[in-house]
Amino acid sequence: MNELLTPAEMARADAAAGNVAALMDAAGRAVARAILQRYKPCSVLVLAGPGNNGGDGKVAARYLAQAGWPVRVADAFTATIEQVQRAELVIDAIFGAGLSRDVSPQIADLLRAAKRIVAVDVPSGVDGATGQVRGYAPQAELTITFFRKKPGHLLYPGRGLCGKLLLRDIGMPERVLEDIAPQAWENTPALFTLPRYEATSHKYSAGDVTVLCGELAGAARLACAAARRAGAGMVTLAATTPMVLPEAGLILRTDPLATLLQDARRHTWIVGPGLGVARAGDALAQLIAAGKTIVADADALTACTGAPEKLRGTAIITPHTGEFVRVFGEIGPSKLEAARRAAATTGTVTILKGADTVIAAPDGRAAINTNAPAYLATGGTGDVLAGLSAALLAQGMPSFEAACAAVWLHGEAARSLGPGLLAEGLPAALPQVMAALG
Ligand SMILES: NC(=O)C1=CN([C@@H]2O[C@H](COP(=O)(O)OP(=O)(O)OC[C@H]3O[C@@H](n4cnc5c(N)ncnc54)[C@H](OP(=O)(O)O)[C@@H]3O)[C@@H](O)[C@H]2O)[C@@H](O)CC1
Ligand SMILES: [K+]
Repeated sequence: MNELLTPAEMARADAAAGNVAALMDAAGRAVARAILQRYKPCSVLVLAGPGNNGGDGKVAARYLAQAGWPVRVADAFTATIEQVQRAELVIDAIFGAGLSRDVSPQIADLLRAAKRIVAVDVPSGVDGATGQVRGYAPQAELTITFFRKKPGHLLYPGRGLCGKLLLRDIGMPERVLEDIAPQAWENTPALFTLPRYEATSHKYSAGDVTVLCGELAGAARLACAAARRAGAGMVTLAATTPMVLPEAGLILRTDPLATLLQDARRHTWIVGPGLGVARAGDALAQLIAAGKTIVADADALTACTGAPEKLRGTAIITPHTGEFVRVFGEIGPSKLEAARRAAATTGTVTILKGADTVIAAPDGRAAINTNAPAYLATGGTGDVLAGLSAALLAQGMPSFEAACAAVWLHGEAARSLGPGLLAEGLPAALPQVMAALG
């Protein structure tokens, strides 16, 4: 159920299912039911567009009228601002999956005049594939979509404009997905299985992670703490100078990188956080040459400015928007496609971070994350994500699954802490979150 369908894929699903009238009836009824459950009776205006989205709106009007509500239907191309202003609630059934160009200023003015909006499928103007606004899109309180969510429901700004999103079954047969074979999902635990502790596990088999540490040790130590909590049996902080570590179980090594690389048990590495750009670039090249399993973040990404090929050979990269643009250029209209392109170019699983983090694999699979609270955007949380990713890789998870799990656990740990969380609090919240997954 967590597959995402682009509007083009949804159109294929429609065509394969046939029976548009029955689907439209179910869609309109779902919209009416959602409104009846959430709103007190009020005057409703349905703004109906020229396609099936408008058709859904007309069906919803019929069901609301049957329930005794005062409902009018207006053609979106001839409706007046006054009509819209008179309605207490507007059902936006102008454009859905068939949006093919920017919304005109006349339609934008109508939507702006609405007091409260419930959107059918998507707020008109939101591109279902990308979440971008084409010309204009209104802020809905509630959006009802059908069969499967679309990427535009989960990617900003579309995600914010939907208000509360409801997904409703309209009787579309599941078999239509066989041909479409969707390659994008909402990131949920359905996408991964966490490593199991075996009775015969020892500290190396449970995962060995080495974190390169620069002058600013805080970032690397956060990554270490997260890696340890996420189940890595051996975590080493590889520093250039001796330092006092209050963490009893963390191992400090000050040997040169070349010496550490000779130890075959050190297969998983984090390179970048707090390392300094020059050292990160140099270390990244050495780790790749040594065939290690690598999570590259922060300064290691900046070291690849304009040179994404230098990341070939890494397992997971975790750029935020600024780092991504430095390495790969502008994101463009689709964050989903940008992450996929980066993954295909570098052959590495790409976690493009943000409020709507996208995880993309080189083979085209992609997931959009939805559980991260806004208060996760604070210093050091990226280092924790790198540590989580490395620990899961070290325990043998495939890169895409490890990345999806790391991002999901990160969001869940943040939610469990609530507003005011500090990055250093996240690792300690992980055991409970992992235990809840069973
Ligand atoms: N998927 C499902 O399971 C089901 C889906 N259902 C529903 O169907 C909806 C998709 O229906 P749809 O394909 O008819 O497209 P829809 O969005 O109504 O609009 C197309 C029309 O708008 C026009 N147009 C586009 N942009 C424009 C612009 N900026 N300014 C002006 N005009 C513009 C466009 O013109 P054209 O591009 O052809 O020139 C065309 O005439 C979907 O969102 C869902 O609500 C349910 O009924 C049942 C099951
Ligand atoms: K709409």
